Amino acid sequence: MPLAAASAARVQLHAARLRSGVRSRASVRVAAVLADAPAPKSAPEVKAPAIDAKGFLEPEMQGVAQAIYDAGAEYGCFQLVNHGVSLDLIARMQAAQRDFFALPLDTKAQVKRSMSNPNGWFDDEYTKRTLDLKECFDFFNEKSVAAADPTVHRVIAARNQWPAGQPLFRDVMETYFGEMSRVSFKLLEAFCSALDIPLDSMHGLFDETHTSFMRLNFYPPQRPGERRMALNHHTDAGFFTLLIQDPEVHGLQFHKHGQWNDVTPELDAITVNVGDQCQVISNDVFKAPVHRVLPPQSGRARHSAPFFFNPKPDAMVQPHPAFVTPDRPPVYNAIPWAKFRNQRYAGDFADEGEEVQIYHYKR
Ligand SMILES: O=C(O)CCC(=O)C(=O)O
Ligand SMILES: [Fe+2]
Repeated sequence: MPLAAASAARVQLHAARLRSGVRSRASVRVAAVLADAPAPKSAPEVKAPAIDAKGFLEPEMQGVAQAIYDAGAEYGCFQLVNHGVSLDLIARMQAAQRDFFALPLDTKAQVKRSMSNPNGWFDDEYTKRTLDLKECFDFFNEKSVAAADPTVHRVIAARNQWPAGQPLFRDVMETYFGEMSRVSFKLLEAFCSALDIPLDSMHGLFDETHTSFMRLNFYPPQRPGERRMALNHHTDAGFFTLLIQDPEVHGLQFHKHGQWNDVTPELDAITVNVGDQCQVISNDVFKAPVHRVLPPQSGRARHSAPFFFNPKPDAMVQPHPAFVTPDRPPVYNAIPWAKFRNQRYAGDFADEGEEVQIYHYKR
């Protein structure tokens, strides 16, 4: 199909999707009251579609864009292969991650995060008002610091904390972070291409000062009698999440069709899921999936590495005009991203009541 015709067809599909009416918002509401039931021995599997990014090269990019749009709207999730990130780099990142968590506790504690700095190591995170059973290490895009006003953007104006004497760890993590940023901007391009909107219509939200951060997760094996979740149910706060899962020890589950479903990693794939801000921009056409992680039951620890692709510090996130029609007015008021992120972060430390959610911004 010639490019102009393909783009017209995509726009028609998008218009049909908008006309098909406001989709159920039940999943987010349900999530707010979901109890994290004890881990079942087995759960059905959700088949997040595998999408071959074909290296994000034209002319195939048009088809890739459509596949990403469809998967984002139907599942809120897909498994991206042929993404162009070196498999050797991913393996080195995973090895460095394992070595880091194997360090003595007091070495890790030297870079412990605090209320004022979200970067570094921690083992005391609350998700949805419940303590998770995990250790993490977070670092972020320091280019956003210069664009942040520390009085308003408290959490995103802090610095990364790297463990002393581990130059290779920092080196591989920064290289990997650069690759995740590159792929995220490609995904953003694909998102715009599927809607036939110019990429620069997103520039008020994303540029090189994006506040993305990377999280290394370590989930210890479940101990007898332990009933806590490794990571309690939640949606991711940002735009897209690019996740590398442990290929051997599984545990990620998505809530779909009224039940929990396993999301088994595809070989060499990046699991991508829609975040809250993408749901807002798409005026609820894309849905941020509710997910959680079960504690490893095989006696082995699990590792995972999500990269959260987030807007720039001063972004005001609201439904994009491409998703708004007279029949489908904006579902959300504008969300000041930095304030939302600050509030979400405050809830990581303790059960301080309900965490801020996008439905608090519903019109
Ligand atoms: O460990 C995983 O597979 C998912 C992690 C996750 O959802 C998160 O850190 O937000
Ligand atoms: Fe998550």
